[in-house]
Amino acid sequence: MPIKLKGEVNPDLNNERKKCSFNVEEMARWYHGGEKKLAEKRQRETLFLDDPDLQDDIPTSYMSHKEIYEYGVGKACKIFTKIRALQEEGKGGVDNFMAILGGMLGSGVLKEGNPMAVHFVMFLPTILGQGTTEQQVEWLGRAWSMNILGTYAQTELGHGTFIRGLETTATYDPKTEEFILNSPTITSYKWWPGGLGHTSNYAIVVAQLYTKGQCHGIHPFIVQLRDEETWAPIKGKSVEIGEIGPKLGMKGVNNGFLGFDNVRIPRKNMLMKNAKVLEDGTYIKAPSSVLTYGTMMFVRVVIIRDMANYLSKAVTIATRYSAVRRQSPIDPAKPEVQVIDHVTQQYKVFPNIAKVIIFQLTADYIWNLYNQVTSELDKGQLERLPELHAISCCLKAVITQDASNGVEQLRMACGGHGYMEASNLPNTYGMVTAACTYEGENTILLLQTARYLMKSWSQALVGDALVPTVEYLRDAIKKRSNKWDPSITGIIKALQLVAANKIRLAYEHVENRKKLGYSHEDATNLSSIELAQSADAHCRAFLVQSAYEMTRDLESTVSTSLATVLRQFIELYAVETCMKYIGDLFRFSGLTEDGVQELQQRLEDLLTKIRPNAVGFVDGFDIPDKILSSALGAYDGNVYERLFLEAKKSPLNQDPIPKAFELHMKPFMRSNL
Ligand SMILES: CCCCCCCC/C=C\C/C=C/C(=O)SCCNC(=O)CCNC(=O)[C@H](O)C(C)(C)COP(=O)(O)OP(=O)(O)OC[C@H]1O[C@@H](n2cnc3c(N)ncnc32)[C@H](O)[C@@H]1OP(=O)(O)O
Ligand SMILES: Cc1cc2nc3c(=O)[nH]c(=O)nc-3n(C[C@H](O)[C@H](O)[C@H](O)COP(=O)(O)OP(=O)(O)OC[C@H]3O[C@@H](n4cnc5c(N)ncnc54)[C@H](O)[C@@H]3O)c2cc1C
Repeated sequence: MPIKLKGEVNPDLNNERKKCSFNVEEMARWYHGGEKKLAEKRQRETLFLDDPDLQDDIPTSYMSHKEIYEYGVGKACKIFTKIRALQEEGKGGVDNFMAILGGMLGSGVLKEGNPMAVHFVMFLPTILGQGTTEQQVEWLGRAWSMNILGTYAQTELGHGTFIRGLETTATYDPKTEEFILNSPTITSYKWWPGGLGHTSNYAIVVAQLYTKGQCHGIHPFIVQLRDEETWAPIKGKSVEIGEIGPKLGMKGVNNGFLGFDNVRIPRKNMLMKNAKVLEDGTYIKAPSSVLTYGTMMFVRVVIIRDMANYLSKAVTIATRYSAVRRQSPIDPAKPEVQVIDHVTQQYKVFPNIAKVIIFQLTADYIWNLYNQVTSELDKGQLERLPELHAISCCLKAVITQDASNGVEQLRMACGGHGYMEASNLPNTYGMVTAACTYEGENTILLLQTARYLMKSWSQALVGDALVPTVEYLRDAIKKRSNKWDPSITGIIKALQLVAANKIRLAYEHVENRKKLGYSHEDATNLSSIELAQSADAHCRAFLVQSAYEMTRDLESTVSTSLATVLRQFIELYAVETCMKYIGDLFRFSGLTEDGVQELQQRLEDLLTKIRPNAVGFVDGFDIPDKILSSALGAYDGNVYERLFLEAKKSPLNQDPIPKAFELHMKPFMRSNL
C-alpha cells in the first residue's frame, strides 16, 4: 500500500481542539508578548521556513560528519545573507538574530546547531562589553556584517571551570608593543569553542596576561586565526587549529581546538575597557576583576529563554502524540483509550507544559534585571552585580537541568517512537543537555549562588539590609517553623522556609567545621552537597514566587477563560514542586500527612482539569511543523504516515537487497554447510 499523508487532521486531535475552553489565538498572543510580537514572529517564520533555499532535502541523520558540517555552514551563510538583506530593508533588529540563533526558529532551520552562533552570542557581545570605544569602532562594523567571523576561546583541554587556572599566556613585549601568545602545555590548548574548528578567522582568546615579568590573571584578546583571503591558519605552524570530533549532540557546531606558538598580536588587540596595558607595559587594574566574566553572564541569561523554547517544542510533540496514540483500554469492556487519558501519562506531560510557562516568565524577569544592572555598570555602579550573578547562576543551572530532564521524560512518554530521530526528541535532548555543561557546569553555578547565599545569611543574622531576591531570609531568621498553608502564597512561604533552613544548615556546617580546625575552603568543600542543595532550594522558591508575582494582574490582561487555565498550570508547577521536595517540607515547613494527602489530591485534580485543554494549550505555543520537525508532533497528527514516510528515506531502503548480503552474510551463512 503506498503511504501518503491524508490531507486531513487526525480525528482525535480534532476532538481535542473542539474541547478547548479558551481562545488559542489569545494564548499565542499572551505567550509571545502581544499581538505585534506574535505577528512579527509569524512573519519571520514564514520568511525563513518557506524559503525554497532553506528546505532540508535529505535528513541530516543520513549525512556523514563532514557533510553535516558543510551543509550547516552552507545553510548558515544563506540564513545570514537573508538577515543582511532584511537589515538593508530596515527590517533588522535584535529579535531577528535572537530568533535565528535560538532553539525555536534557529533549531527549525539548522537542526544540528549553527556553527556561527558563538560569533553573535559571544564574540560580538565581548567586544561590545569589554572593548573601548576605539576597539568597538575598529571591530564591530566588520563583525556585525560578518566580514570577519569570530568565536570565544576560553576553555582549554585542562580547564573549563576554574578559569583562573587557564594556561594560555599573553606576554607583553614593550619593544614591539605586542603581546606574544603561547600554549605552553598540551592542557593549555583551547578546546571546545563553537565554530573554532573551521568556521572562524578571529577569536576572543582568554589568556593569562604577563607584563614586566608579572602575571595579572586572565584577560581577553582579539586574535586573528586564519587569513581573511585564503582561510589558511595564520603564519604557518604558529597557530594549530582544528575541530574536536563527534559529540553527543550539536553536531553541526564545529567546536574546535587551538594552540599558539609565539603568535604576536598588536597591543591594541587586548580588550581594554576594564583593565589596560600601557605602551611601556604598565598594567592598570579594572574596577572589578569579574567584569571579564561579563559575556558568560549574558549567555547564562539568554539560555533561560532558549530552554523554554526547546522544552515547548518537546512538550508540543509529546502532548499531540499522546492524544493521537491509542493504547490499552482502561475499562476492559471499552476500546483502547488515547494514552493521554492514562493519568501517569498526564503526570509525565502536563508538569512539563507548566515548566514552559514558568521558564518563559522567568526569562522575561531575568532579561529585565540583566538590562537594568548592565546599564548601571555602564555608569560605574557595580552594587547589584553580585545579586544578578547569584540569581542568573542558579537559574541557568536549575532550568537547564529541568529542561533536559523534561525532554528526556517526554521522549520516554512517546514510547518506542520517541526514540526515533524522526520524533526530533533525541536531537532536542542533545541540544538541551549540552546547556547543563556549557557556560558554567551546573554544580559549579549552584556553588556560586551558594557562596552568595552564605554571605546573605551572615548579613541577615546581624540584621543588615538584604536585596529583594534574598529578603525572605530575614523572616526565616525570626521564624523557623510554620503552620502549613496550602494557598499559593503559603506554598511560596513554605518553599522559602525550606530554602532558608537549608541555607542556615549549610552555613552552620561550614562554621562548625571551621571551629574543628578546617580552613574555610576545606569546610566549604566538605559542606558542598548541602551548599549546592541550598542554592537549588533557593532557586525553586524563587521560580514559584516570581511566576506568581509576574501573573498577579493576569485577569486584567487576558480573558477569564485563559487566565483560569494559566493559573491551573502555575498551581500545578507549585504543587509538583512541593511533591518533589516533600521530605524538605516535612522537615522545615510544618507540612503534615494530611497536608501531603491534600497536595496529592490537588495534583490529581489539576491534571483532570488540564486534560481537556492540553492540546489547545500547546497549540497556543504556536510552533510551526517545520520547527517541530517531528513525525509525532505535527499539527495534523498523521503520526503513522509520517513515521513511514521518514523510514522510507533511509538509504538502506533504496535497494531491496543490501550489499552486505553478497559481501558478508551469504559467505558466512554458508561457511558451515
Ligand atoms: C538566542 C541565544 C541562544 C543561546 C544559545 C547559546 C549557544 C551557544 C552554545 C554554547 C556556547 C558556550 C560557551 C561557553 O561555554 S564559554 C565558556 C564558559 N565557561 C564558564 O562558564 C566557566 C565557569 N567558571 C566560572 O565562571 C568561574 O571560573 C567561576 C565563577 C566558577 C569561579 O571563578 P573564580 O575566578 O575562581 O572566582 P571566585 O569563585 O574566586 O569568585 C570571585 C568573585 O567573583 C564572583 N563572580 C564569579 N563570576 C562572576 C560573574 N560572571 N559575574 C559577577 N561576579 C562573578 C564570585 O561570586 C566571587 O564573588 P565574591 O564572593 O564576592 O568574592
Ligand atoms: C556543547 C559545548 C559547547 C561549548 N562551547 C564553548 C565555547 O564556545 N567556548 C568556550 O570557551 N568553551 C565552550 N565550552 C566549554 C564549557 O564551557 C566547559 O566544558 C564547561 O565550562 C565545563 O568545564 P569543564 O569541561 O572543565 O568541566 P570540569 O570542571 O572538568 O567538570 C568535571 C566535573 O568536575 C566538577 N568540578 C569541577 N570543579 C569543581 C569545583 N570547584 N567544585 C565542585 N565540583 C567541581 C564538575 O561539577 C563536574 O562534575 C563548551 C562546552 C560544550 C559541552
